[in-house]
Amino acid sequence: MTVDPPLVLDIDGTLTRPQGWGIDPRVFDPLREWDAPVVVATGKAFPYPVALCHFIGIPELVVAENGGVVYTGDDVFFTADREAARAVTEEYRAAGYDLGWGPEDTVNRWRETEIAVNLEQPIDPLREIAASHGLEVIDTGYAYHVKDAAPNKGEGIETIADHVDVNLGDCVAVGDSINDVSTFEAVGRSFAVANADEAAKAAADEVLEEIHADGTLAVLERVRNGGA
Ligand SMILES: O=C(O)COP(=O)(O)O
Ligand SMILES: [Mg+2]
Repeated sequence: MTVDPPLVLDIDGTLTRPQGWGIDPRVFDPLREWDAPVVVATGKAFPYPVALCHFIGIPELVVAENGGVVYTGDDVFFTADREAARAVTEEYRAAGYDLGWGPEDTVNRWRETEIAVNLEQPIDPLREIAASHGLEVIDTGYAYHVKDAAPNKGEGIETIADHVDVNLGDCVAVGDSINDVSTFEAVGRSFAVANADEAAKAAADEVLEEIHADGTLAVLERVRNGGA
C-alpha cells in the first residue's frame, strides 16, 4: 500500500497564483483530498493559516509567525516574546517611520510574537533598531519580519510532527523564501518554487521550473501516492 507523504507548505509565494498574490484555487481540492497530514508553515499571523486550513477543509496544523506560534490541533505554543518586537516598532515609529499597513493594521493586529513591516518602509533604520534589541529582520519578499532569531518554522514543524506522530524524514516541503530554509533542513525532501529567493533555492533539494502554485501543484502530482 502506498500513501501520500505528509506535506509542509508555505503560503505566500508557494500557494499563490502565478501573478504573485492570492491563494490559487487549484490547490484546494488536492490538499483537501491529501491522504496524510498537511502542515501550513507561514510568516503570517496565527488566524491566517488557521482560516486557510478551515476553508480548505483540512485539520489545523499550523506554524505561524515564522515559528513564533505553533498549533498542533490540540495545543498552542508561543515560542517568542512579542514585547521585544513591540519595543522595536515603537522606536521605529518614534523615529518618524510607519509599519505601512494603515491605521487598523490587520497584518499585525493578531500577532503574538513578531511584527511585520511593509516592504515599502525603510529597512536600514529597522535593522539597526532591531539589532539594538537583539532581534533580526528577515525579508520574505512579502514583508519584513522583526523577530527573535531563535524560533523558526523548522522547530515548529518538529513540534507538530511529534504530536501527530509523523516522521519528518517522510515529509515533503515546498517554499519560496529565507523563512523556509529551516523547514527545508527539517524535512526529508524539499522543493523551492522557481520564484524562490536565493536562500531558499540554495537550501532546497530541488528547484522547480514552475512558479508559485504551479510549482506546488507539480510537486503534489509527483509525490502523491508514493510517486517519486
Ligand atoms: O508573511 C510573510 O511575509 C510570508 O508568508 P509565508 O511565510 O506564508 O510566505
Ligand atoms: Mg513564502
